[in-house]
Amino acid sequence: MTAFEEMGVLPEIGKAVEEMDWMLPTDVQAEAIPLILGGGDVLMAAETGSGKTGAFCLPIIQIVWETLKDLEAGKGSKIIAQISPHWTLSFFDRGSALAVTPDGLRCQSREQKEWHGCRATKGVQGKGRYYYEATVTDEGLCRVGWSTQQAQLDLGTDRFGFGFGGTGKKSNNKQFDNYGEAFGMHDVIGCYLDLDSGEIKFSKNGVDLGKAFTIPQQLKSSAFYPAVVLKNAEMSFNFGAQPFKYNPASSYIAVCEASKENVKQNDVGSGGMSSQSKYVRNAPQAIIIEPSRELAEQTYNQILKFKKYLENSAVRELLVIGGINVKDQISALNAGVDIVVGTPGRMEDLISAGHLSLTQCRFFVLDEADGLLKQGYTELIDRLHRQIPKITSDGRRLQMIVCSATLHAFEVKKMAERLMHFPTWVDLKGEDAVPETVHHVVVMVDPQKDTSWHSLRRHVQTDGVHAKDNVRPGNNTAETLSEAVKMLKGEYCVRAINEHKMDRAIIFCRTKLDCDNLEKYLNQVGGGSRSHNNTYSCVCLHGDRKPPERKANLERFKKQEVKFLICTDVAARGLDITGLPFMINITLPDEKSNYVHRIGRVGRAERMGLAISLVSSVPEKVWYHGEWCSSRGRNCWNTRLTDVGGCCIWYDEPRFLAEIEDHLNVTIQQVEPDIKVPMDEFDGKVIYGQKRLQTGSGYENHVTQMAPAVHELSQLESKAQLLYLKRHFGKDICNRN
Ligand SMILES: Nc1ncnc2c1ncn2[C@@H]1O[C@H](COP(=O)(O)OP(=O)(O)OP(=O)(O)O)[C@@H](O)[C@H]1O
Repeated sequence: MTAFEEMGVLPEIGKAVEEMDWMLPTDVQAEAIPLILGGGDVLMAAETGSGKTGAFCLPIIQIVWETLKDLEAGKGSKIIAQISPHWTLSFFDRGSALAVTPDGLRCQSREQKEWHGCRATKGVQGKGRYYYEATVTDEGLCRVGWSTQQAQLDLGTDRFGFGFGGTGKKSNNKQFDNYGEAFGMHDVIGCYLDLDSGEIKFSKNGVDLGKAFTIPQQLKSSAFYPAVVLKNAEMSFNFGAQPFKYNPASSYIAVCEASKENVKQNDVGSGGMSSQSKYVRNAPQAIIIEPSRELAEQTYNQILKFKKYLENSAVRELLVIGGINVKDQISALNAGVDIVVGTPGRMEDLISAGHLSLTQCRFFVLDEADGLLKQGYTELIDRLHRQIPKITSDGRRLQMIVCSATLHAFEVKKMAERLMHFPTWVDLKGEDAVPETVHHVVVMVDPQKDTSWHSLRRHVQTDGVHAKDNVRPGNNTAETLSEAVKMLKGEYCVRAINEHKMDRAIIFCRTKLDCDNLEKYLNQVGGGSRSHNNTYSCVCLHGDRKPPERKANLERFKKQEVKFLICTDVAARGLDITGLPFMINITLPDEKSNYVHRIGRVGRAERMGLAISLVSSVPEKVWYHGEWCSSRGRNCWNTRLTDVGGCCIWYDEPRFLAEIEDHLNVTIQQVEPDIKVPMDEFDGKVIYGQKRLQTGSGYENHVTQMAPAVHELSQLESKAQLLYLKRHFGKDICNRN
C-alpha cells in the first residue's frame, strides 16, 4: 500500500502518483487530502513548490470518479438510503438544477431562467387533514403546495398540481389567480390538504389565507405529495418531525403523522434517477480557476497524469483558456466533461453563453486565489459562486478550495467569510514564508559607487524613459543615475549568469518592454539568437506575445533548448519547472507577495535554488501606463509623471526591499557587486537545482557541536541532585558520598 493510499487515496491514483516518484505526501498534501475527501471547504496556505496542486487535484479526481461510477451503476448518493424511511424531499423526483440537502429538508435552485421542482418522498391519500410548513430561506421565486405523481415538477402548470407562489398567486393548470398575499424571505407558508372535504388552502406566518382550491372529483382518490418549484431560490421544509413554527388548526395533523394506510411512497427513485434529474453533459463536477494560461495548462497536465490508471479513464477533463479554438471547447463540453480547468475570462464567456453549465458543480477551486483577487476578479468569482448550487445534485454540499503561497491577504479572508462554509485552514508555516530550499540574496546596484557605466561600449537598450533628458556621465542628476541603473542592471545580470555558471534561469523584469530589451541584449552578447553556441540563449514570456508563442517558448525552456526564460509577473505564480536552479530579479516587484512567488520558481520539490535580486540604490524612473494611457503603453512617449497626467513614476526599490523584509520578517542577505554568494552563509555546500546532498545522518557533526553543552548540562544536573540531597538528608549523606 502506498503512503497516499493510507490517506484514503484510491490505489489506481496511488499507482499513478508513485510512478511520478511521489513516494510520500508533502505536508500540505497530508493535511489537505483527507479534509477534501471528507467533504470540507479548505484554505491551503503553503509555501511555493510544496505540492498544493496535487493536494487539491488528487481528492477531486477521486470523488469525481466515484460519483461517475455510482451514476453508471444507477446508484444515487449513499446518504439517501439512510434517510429514506422519513418524510423528506425526494433526491430522485426533482429537476436537474434543484439540489436537496443530505437531510432532505432543504432545497435550492440557482438556475435563473428555468423553474426546477421537487416532490416529497411520501404522499397522502384516502382521507384525513394534513399540514406541513415551508420557509423561504433565500431570495428568489418559489411556489409550494401539493401535487399528484402525474403532475409535472413545475408545480401548478398542469391540472395535477396546486401551488401558491411568492407573488401572491395560486396556480393550477397554468391558471394563475390572485390569492392571499405575496411572500418572501423568512416567511413561513403553511400548506393544508383536507382530503375529507377535498380542499387545499395555505397560511402565511400563521394567518389563514382561506380556501385556494377544490380538488376535482377525478383526483379525489389520488395520492397528494408536498411539492415545490423554485427559480434561483431556496426553501426549507418541516413535515412535522420538528415542532411547527405555527401550529395548524386542531383538525389538521402533521403530514408525517398520517396513518400507514393513508401514506403512499413516491415511486420515482426506487429504480434510479428520474428523467429530469439525469446527468447533464456540459455540467462538470469541478471548476478549477487559475490566474494564467500556463498555470491552467500545467494543472490540466497533472490531472492527466493522476487519472492515468483510473478504469477507462472515465474522468473527462477540459482546458478552457484563451488561445484555444472556442469551437473545439464547445464541442468538447457538449460531448461531456467532468473537470474544467481554465482562466477566468474564457470560463465566464462559455458560462454566460450557456455552453458551460454550473448546475452539477461540487468543487469550486481558486488556485492562487490572492492573485486572482488582485487581478480584479472578485466580482466574477462572486458571480460564478452565486450560480453554483450550494447543495449538489446528489445531496452533497458544494466544496470550495482556495490556495496560494500567499493566502494571508485581507481580500482572501473577506472572500472566505463571504463564500465559504466552515473552512479549515491548512496553514503550516503561518504568514507567507520562503522555503528553506530557496537561498535568496540581493545585490545593490549603485551607479555612484560603480561608475563602470561611464565607459560601457555596449549595453542593454534601456526603456527610453530618459530619451529626452540630458543624461551623461559626470552629470549626477536623478535622471542620469536612473539611466545608469538601467544600463548597469543589464551588466549585473550577465555577471550573475557568468559568476554562477548559470545554464538555466528564469529572469523577471518589470515590464514587457524590459523583457524584450533584455532578450535582445542577451542574444547579442551570446552571439546572436540563431547561433548554436549562444551562451545566453533566451526566450520571452509576457502578455504581448501571442498564446502559441508563449506556449512554444515555455516548452523550449522546459526542454532546455534555451537557457533563459525572461518574463513579467505573468509567470510569477505556480510555474513548475523541474529542478530549476536559478532565478534573477532585474527589478523587485512592487507587490511584496509577488517576491515570494517569483523566488518560489526555484527551490521546488526539495531541490535547492538560488534567487538573486538586483536592487537599485537610487530612484529609477520607469514606465507606468494606467487606464489613462490611451495606447496602454504601445508607442507611448509621455514621460511626464503620473501625477501630472503622464505615464512614468519614480520606482523606489530600497523601499520595496524594506517592505518585503518586513513582510517576511527576515533580513535578506546582501552580496557584493561581484555577485559571489558565500556558501557558508547558508548551510554548507549545495548544488543548485539538485536535492540537498545526503551526507549520512549528519549526526557526527551534530555530536561534536553539542558536546560542550551536554557536558555543562550534566554538571548542572549533578549540582542540582546534590542540593536536593542536602536539603532532605542533611550534611551526612552528602559527606558519605
Ligand atoms: N508528494 C510529492 N512527492 C514528490 N514531489 C512532489 C510531491 N508533490 C508535489 N511534488 C512536486 O513538487 C513540485 C511543486 O508542486 P506544485 O507545483 O504543486 O507546488 P505548489 O505548492 O502549487 O507551488 P506554487 O505555490 O509555486 O504554485 C512539482 O514538481 C510536483 O511534481
